[in-house]
Amino acid sequence: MASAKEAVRLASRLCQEVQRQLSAEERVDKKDDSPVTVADYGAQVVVAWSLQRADPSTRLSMVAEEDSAELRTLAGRPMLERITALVNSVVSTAAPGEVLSPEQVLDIIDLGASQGGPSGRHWVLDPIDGTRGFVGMRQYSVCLGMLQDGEVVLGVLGCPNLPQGPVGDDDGATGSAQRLSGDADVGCLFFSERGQGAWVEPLWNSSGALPHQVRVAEVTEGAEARFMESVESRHSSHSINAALARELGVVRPPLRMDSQVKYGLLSRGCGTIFLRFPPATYKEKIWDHAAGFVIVEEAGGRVTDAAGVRLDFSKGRFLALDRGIIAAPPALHEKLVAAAAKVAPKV
Ligand SMILES: Nc1ncnc2c1ncn2[C@@H]1O[C@H](COP(=O)(O)OS(=O)(=O)O)[C@@H](OP(=O)(O)O)[C@H]1O
Ligand SMILES: [Mg+2]
Ligand SMILES: [Mg+2]
Ligand SMILES: [Mg+2]
Repeated sequence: MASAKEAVRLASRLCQEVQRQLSAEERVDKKDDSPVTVADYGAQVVVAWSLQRADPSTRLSMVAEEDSAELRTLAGRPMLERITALVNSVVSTAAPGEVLSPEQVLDIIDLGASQGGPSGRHWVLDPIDGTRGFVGMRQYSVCLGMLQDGEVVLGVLGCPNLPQGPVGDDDGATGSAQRLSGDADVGCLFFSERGQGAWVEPLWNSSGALPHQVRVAEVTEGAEARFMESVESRHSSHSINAALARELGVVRPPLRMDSQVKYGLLSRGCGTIFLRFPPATYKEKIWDHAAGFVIVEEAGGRVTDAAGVRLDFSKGRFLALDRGIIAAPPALHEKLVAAAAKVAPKV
């Protein structure tokens, strides 16, 4: 856990640095999203490097989102150089004097090519979840999980732009620009080890603030609930979510947030329900859910598909699931699964 938290902190630092530059560059060219890709790759390298360094005797097995194919082409060379410089600026803070070459960077990225599966230990990494949020100066997260024999046994979620205090209805897609990391009360690190509860502490822990345990909201009625969903309806159908919410008598507007930040908010009872119904053709990846899954379960919540079946991370890089994902405290979860059978039946 200590290694995982350190790795996520280092990668979050890299992302924060790129997002700051992005806000300056944005005024020059809003459409240029290459810094994002730089940060996605860079964060993946930093996490893998940091974990491998913490345990040099074992070759890391990691299921991660990015691969090096593009960067190995001639056209990818300038970007590779940028990533290498960025990574080294972070590596030098953790290991003074150590410098990675572009070739080493490529090889470290490819440590993420593991297939995972039902046996052994595999790290699961989404270096930046919510890339659109990252570019849009909204929410994003660095998401690291660990599988042991097909079960998620550890999860760490770095949320650089997430306020440590309550999040209001307008702090989602629209209202977050003023709350970027840099403020002392912005930036959260959620973490959980199976059987040990779920915890949160400041991401930039210079104050030495102690972690505190989190629990999902003790809400049993839809009327008291607030649900969360993706910013983009093409990622998760807003209309199915709205129909489900209506069934439960939810009256508050949805909180639209990018990335696994939603699982973090659920675990600390700030949001009550997380719904995700992607297009039928979309295959969910394990790195988009592993860390959030264990954190929410350890906070007392349930995370299942639309049929109420617990997510299964043992099948490789993808999740096989029925229709969508429903995450909520147990009493509400049961009602949501029943509602899903009615308003979003299996076709
Ligand atoms: N077509 C489609 N359908 C469903 N889901 C998709 C789709 N495309 C992408 N993704 C995945 O969504 C991840 C971003 O999380 P969110 O959906 O919460 O983000 S957002 O609010 O919509 O911006 C995003 O994660 P990152 O790629 O890590 O940003 C994707 O894994
Ligand atoms: Mg993702
Ligand atoms: Mg990603
Ligand atoms: Mg992506």
